[in-house]
Amino acid sequence: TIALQHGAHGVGRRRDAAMEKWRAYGLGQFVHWGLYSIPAGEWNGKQYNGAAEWIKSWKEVPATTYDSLMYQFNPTKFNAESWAATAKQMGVKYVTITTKHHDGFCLWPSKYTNFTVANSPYKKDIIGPLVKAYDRRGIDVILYFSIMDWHNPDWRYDIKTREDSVAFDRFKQFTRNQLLELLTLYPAAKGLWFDGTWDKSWVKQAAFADSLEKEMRAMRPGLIIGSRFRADEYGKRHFDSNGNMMGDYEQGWERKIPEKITDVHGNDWDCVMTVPENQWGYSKIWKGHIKTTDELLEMLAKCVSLDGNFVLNFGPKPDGTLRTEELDLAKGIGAWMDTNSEAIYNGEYAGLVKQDWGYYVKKTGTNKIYMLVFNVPVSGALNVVLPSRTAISKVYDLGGPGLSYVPEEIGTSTYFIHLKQQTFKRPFVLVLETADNS
Ligand SMILES: C#C[C@@H]1N[C@@H](C)[C@@H](O)[C@H]1O
Repeated sequence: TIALQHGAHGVGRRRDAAMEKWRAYGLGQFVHWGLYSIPAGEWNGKQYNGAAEWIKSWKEVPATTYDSLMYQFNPTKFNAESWAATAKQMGVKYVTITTKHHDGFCLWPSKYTNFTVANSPYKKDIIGPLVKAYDRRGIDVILYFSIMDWHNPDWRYDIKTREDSVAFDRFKQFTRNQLLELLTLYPAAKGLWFDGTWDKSWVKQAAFADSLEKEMRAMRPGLIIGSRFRADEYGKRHFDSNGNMMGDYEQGWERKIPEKITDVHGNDWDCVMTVPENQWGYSKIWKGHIKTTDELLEMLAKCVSLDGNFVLNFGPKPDGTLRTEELDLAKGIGAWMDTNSEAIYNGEYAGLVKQDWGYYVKKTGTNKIYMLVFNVPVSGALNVVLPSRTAISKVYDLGGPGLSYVPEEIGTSTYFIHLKQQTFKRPFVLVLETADNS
């Protein structure tokens, strides 16, 4: 290992109560909302090919014209309670909400810039009511914050000149001021989800970012910050120059899911996922494949089976309502969670041989194992291979009252569970209780 001044603050998983709670969430919601929701991926009648929340970066969009969207931001139908109620019914345990995306528009009345809701026709704070509505339903709130800020004239993509350095120093103070302001205004927030930290200008700020992280953690003990916030003094991000993870969980799984347990290196992580291929902010037209409830449930199961959390994105409309497709998915996921959420909450990697029929999840701190079944074999027999000297003591269906199975032992600690019905409309969960028969 090499001596690092600004590398990872610790090695291995945090074991404090705040992080144990984060580890147990299983299912989360992302919310991307802001001025970009107004054009919704379209400008002067032309479709922007990128993600809707990046439309300001399109050469067709003059920055000042985009920024004047502030005077159109007036979500008269916004109701924080109804968003939180939808999330509650869906079964999410945490929500990550955009306070400021790359465009620089703040959904809270920041005193460090005029580019906020306070100067929009809406006038009122958005973040405060959302934090309150989610928190009182027992859904923890994480605040998304983009370091990159296209509105602030002191933002730089790299530091090449003295002038750049002077401007970026002002930008660093502005960033620190806004972050301390967010933590002060919204003390109920459990963490910060940083984005827009890949450009050289920020990557070069190892010392500043390290001291800011320490300052924020001191201000809010238990605060959860992911691996995307800062780089070490050699510019290494997510994992420092010694291969140790920066922050409390890995934030590299954006629109992708690890394949196997070795991909996550024993760390905590969450996967943030869009419903269409790549749209976070509201987009009028969803191009390409739109994920179904069953696809999203399988992503959720896969993430939890590999020690992670699955966070599904919602892009609310400019009037403050949620789009129908997202409401339908929330209902479908919620209906499945009503029956099966015990296989998702407090779940972890079970350490068993992966089978084609689906995913194992182990209930943290117990020997209870869940089989989340997505692919029923034509034989109707689910293969289970346990560690040697471990036997199945009981198998029952989480959804079917009194539906239990007597497994057929076909070899040492190897079983077939013969399903009693051939057709299944939805994924289902079997509970496997094991006993040590050494
Ligand atoms: C790239 C990029 C950003 N990271 C995702 C979480 C969205 O915020 C997207 O705009």
